[in-house]
Amino acid sequence: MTRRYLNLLVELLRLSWRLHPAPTAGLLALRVAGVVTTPAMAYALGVAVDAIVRHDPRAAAAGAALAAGAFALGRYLAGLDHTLEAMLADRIGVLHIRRHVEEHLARIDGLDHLERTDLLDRVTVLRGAAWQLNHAPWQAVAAACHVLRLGLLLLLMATVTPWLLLLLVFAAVPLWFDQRGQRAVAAAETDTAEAYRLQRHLFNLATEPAGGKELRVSGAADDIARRQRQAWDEAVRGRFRARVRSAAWTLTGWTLFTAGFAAGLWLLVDRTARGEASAGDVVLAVTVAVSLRNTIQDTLFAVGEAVGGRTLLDPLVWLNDYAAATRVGGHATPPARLRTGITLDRVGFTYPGTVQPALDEVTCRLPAGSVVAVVGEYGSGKTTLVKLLTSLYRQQRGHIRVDGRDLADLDPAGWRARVSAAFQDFGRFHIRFGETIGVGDLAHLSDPDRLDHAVRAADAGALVDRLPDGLDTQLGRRFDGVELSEGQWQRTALARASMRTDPLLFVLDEPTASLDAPSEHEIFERYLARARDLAARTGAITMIVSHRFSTVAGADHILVLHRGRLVEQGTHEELLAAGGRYATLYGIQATAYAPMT
Ligand SMILES: Nc1ncnc2c1ncn2[C@@H]1O[C@H](COP(=O)(O)OP(=O)(O)OP(=O)(O)O)[C@@H](O)[C@H]1O
Repeated sequence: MTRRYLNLLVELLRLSWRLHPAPTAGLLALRVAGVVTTPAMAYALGVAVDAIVRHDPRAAAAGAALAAGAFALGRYLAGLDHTLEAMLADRIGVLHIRRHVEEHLARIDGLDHLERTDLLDRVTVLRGAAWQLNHAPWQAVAAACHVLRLGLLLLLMATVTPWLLLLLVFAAVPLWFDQRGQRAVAAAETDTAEAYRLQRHLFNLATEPAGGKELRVSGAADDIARRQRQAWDEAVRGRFRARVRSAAWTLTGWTLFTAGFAAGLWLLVDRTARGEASAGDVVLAVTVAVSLRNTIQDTLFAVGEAVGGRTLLDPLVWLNDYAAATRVGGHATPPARLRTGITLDRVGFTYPGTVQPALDEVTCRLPAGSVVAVVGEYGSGKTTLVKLLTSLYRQQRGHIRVDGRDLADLDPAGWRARVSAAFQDFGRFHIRFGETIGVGDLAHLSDPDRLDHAVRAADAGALVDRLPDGLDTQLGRRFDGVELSEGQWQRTALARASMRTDPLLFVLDEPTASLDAPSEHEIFERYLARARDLAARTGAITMIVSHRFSTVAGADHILVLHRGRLVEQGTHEELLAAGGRYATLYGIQATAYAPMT
């Protein structure tokens, strides 16, 4: 891992050199020049003071000029250094690395990385820290330069007297004290993180429209405000105590350094009085001693930052490996039209990170041109079945075959190009209304005929008429656009799924959950007609996932799932006659809705 990280740092520097040679060379030159400015200043000051003592004004002026020049150059270089590093971090980190991450993410097949929080966390870290990743190699360069500067400073001190090297200890120990204090603050932040998160959560709950509405109606707003205050007090108190402790550590450290520094000064003055050192030596040693602490601190900081970047290596390597692994897939083209249909043969699937199979031993045949309904209670595996059929996940057990050919042999992108789907957790794209539908078939994003067809299929014509700029209306309040209701967003998802005109599989996963009953009925009538039309043209299978049994009664084939198993299948009449699970659940729903109809 360490070797891989070092290689990555070198690779990032090379990338920087390749893409932006001038600023990269400039920054390297600045870092190297920074090695000599402080030692040169200390040396020149010593020379100047000795020249003054000798009454040699020319040498004194030259020494003073050199010291002033080195000092000014050091300041100037530091400013330029920050600017150049920030610029490179922006260009390489944000523009290049983040783009690399986003491209990888967009290309990754399947949903694993979007649905598993442990994977999502890695991606989030990486996206947010692209800047830091580019910061790491430059900090490694800085660390090497600081070590060289430290070596030069120590060498200069040793020329006065090797005893002064003891100052290194007095400069380093306070830093260790500082770190102790910082660790205490970090530990307090971790300890109070829960209280901090809680107060944020309560604050959001009370101020966001959705939660705020309920709290005001239930009268719990005051209680929430009190709890938020409590949690906030707890978090702040813990952190304040840790900061006080940290300040005490820092103070002790500085006291130690001051004592060491005073002893060093006394030693120098004593040696000068005895004629073993010159006044210039005193000035040189004091200048070096003062900058010693900063140099050690800079070195430790740079090493810490360079090593800290290593935590980003795991997500980056994971993302690269993951993206490469998901590119494995078949290359075969899907058939132009379905002849026999899709078969599932003992299909089993367990979500990564879980033990209970979401689907187990599912075997069935979905005939070409049929309307297939999938029913079952919450969590019975309906959406998982859809995800497998749309190639968003691959089953671990069994086979799915399209016209006899294993789905795994088909090119996943090619297969998905022949699938249309409206999911229950549909996307709310805050772009223009026409585009939010058009992305259902990118090749025809702005094709007016396609858009018109899709809008009509989803019965969204009245909605478009009410929008201020029709299809050109910007959606989403955040972008100064129109906000749609839940049902209206669902209609956009339905229209989006209707953009493709030649799908082999058309999936409606709880497509009308947010719509009122008359709209639902109307929509289903339309989609059944569309299903027949698609069946005639491409032999497409239309799959409808629903909780409402009344909607699925008209399907050609009904699959009943229960806890991931296919417990019954057949037509509505066959399943009612069988008197099993479907018949019972249908009976319960029929009774529940009876008084309303
Ligand atoms: N991304 C996921 N990671 C882990 N487990 C999951 C994930 N998605 C679903 N599950 C689990 O898999 C099982 C089947 O879920 P699925 O969403 O397929 O059910 P469903 O029948 O569509 O439910 P609903 O009617 O509520 O949409 C459930 O136990 C669920 O908790």
